[in-house]
Amino acid sequence: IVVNNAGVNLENESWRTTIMVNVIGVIEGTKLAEKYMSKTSGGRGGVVVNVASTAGLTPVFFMPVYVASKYSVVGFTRSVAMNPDVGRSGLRFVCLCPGFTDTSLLSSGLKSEGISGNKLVEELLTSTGINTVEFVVEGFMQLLLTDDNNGGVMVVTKQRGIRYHGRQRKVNKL
Ligand SMILES: NC(=O)C1=CN([C@@H]2O[C@H](COP(=O)(O)OP(=O)(O)OC[C@H]3O[C@@H](n4cnc5c(N)ncnc54)[C@H](O)[C@@H]3O)[C@@H](O)[C@H]2O)C=CC1
Ligand SMILES: CCCCC/C=C\C=C\C(=O)C/C=C\C/C=C\CCCC(=O)O
Repeated sequence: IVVNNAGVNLENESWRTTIMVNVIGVIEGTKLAEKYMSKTSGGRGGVVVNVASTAGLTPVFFMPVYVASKYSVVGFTRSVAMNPDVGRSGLRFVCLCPGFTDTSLLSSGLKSEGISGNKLVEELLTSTGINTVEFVVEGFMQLLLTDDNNGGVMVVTKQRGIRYHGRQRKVNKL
């Protein structure tokens, strides 16, 4: 199992770092997993979970760079999963898209300039709610333990629960 989870949200102070960590980090991690885990190169197969966000599925006005990075993660993961060779590799590639979640990323973001005290941001948070980490772990475990979900994008939000995004297309089953 490889989980590409590391992520930052440095929208103004260092937006290039956001792209480096959130996009390049996930691509590097995925490529390493393919290299060492694929049955076609002596590995045992397995699962790669790339952590995106609901911000990878819908625009958010106050963090466009972060949104761009998470759309990239979703598009990248789904595309890798569609590779016709994936069946032989014994690998599956899936994406986890949590909504706002109670971690240090959120608490530090809430204190940042332009966000703290912004009425529109407060309204968004009130309407979406905030996940507990435990709830996101439930979604993560479902994603991990389901065998035939290659290319699956799992959304976990306080408001709408745990569900796959879009129509679950079965591509390149193991
Ligand atoms: N907290 C939230 O509201 C949401 C978070 N996410 C995503 O979940 C993932 C985990 O984030 P959280 O646990 O919320 O944040 P966090 O800030 O608590 O954890 C992020 C982790 O990434 C690590 N990290 C950052 N840059 C790194 C680098 N260059 N190399 C290695 N590790 C690095 C940090 O050390 C930290 O342990 C991220 O990809 C984030 O974008 C997705 C949706 C909502
Ligand atoms: C409001 C806090 C600002 C700082 C944000 C910090 C971290 C955010 C991480 C995310 O990945 C954001 C999560 C969700 C995106 C927000 C809105 C999308 C709305 C989707 C929906 O309707 O549920």
